[in-house]
Amino acid sequence: MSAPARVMTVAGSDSGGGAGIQADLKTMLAFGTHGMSVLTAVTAQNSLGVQGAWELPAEAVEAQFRSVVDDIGVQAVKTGMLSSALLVETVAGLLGGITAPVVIDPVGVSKHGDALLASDALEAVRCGLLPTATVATPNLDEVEQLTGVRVDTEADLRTAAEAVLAHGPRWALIKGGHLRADAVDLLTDGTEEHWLRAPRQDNRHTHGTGCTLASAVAAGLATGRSVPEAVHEAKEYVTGAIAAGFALGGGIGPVDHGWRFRKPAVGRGTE
Ligand SMILES: Nc1ncnc2c1ncn2[C@@H]1O[C@H](COP(=O)(O)OP(=O)(O)OP(=O)(O)O)[C@@H](O)[C@H]1O
Ligand SMILES: Cc1ncc(CO)c(N)n1
Repeated sequence: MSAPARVMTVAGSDSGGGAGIQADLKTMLAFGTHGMSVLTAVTAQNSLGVQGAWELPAEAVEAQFRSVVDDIGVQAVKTGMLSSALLVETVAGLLGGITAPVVIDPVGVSKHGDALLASDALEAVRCGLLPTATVATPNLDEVEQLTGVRVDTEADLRTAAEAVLAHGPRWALIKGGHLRADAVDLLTDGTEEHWLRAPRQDNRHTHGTGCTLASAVAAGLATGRSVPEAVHEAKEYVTGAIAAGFALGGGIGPVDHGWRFRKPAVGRGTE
């Protein structure tokens, strides 16, 4: 039997299992790929917020990356929480040495507003990390932090995408998940435009949506999809996962990464 496509995430751990490395690996499995991980930080995190975060030394990040790339090889890479300017620079340097497509999710803060990136790391994201991206997937807060462009309406998404593309990614996928109306995302390379629209779901259990979307795009690219194809399939997957999102703990629960596998009433807890 031939091996599944290999996808690597470079991201932080979410102890609650809804975002970060845990969301990435579950998504990669849902797309039939072999997920691998380079851990950048460990967070103590649950449905209520982030209670603590501990960054790994740059040499530990570099060693994990080399272990995977030098022996197993990667067909796509996704990055998430990178925590500090030092880790952003380290990861950007490592990505510069590979040819596989790279999806950069420039994670800034968690859904609860807890910082996952030091404020002095923004310049390294702009100048070092974004140029390595095949696709960059900022949410609206990250767009504003990185480019100064504020998005209030769908029409502003185009201005935001242009500002992100100016930092060098081949494609920008601007996520309109924080808009008030429909959940509309814009994918563009400056020439083609693809609008991805889903009705806004009134489900508060949306922890990990961004990690899930970016990992799904990386999994699609690893299996040979074009960027627009991978993004369309990823949007379909995250929309279904949000619809199936469930309560866990006292706050914001996770999306359901396994929604496509579940039969009615199978695999659910008993509570
Ligand atoms: N309530 C919702 N209903 C439907 N789609 C949504 C909803 N919220 C987010 N989305 C979609 O989920 C995807 C992720 O977008 P979002 O803006 O939530 O990312 P994010 O803020 O980076 O997520 P997180 O930081 O929690 O991982 C996008 O495709 C967005 O349109
Ligand atoms: C570890 C981690 N990465 C990313 C996010 C973004 O939601 C999060 N909450 N936690």
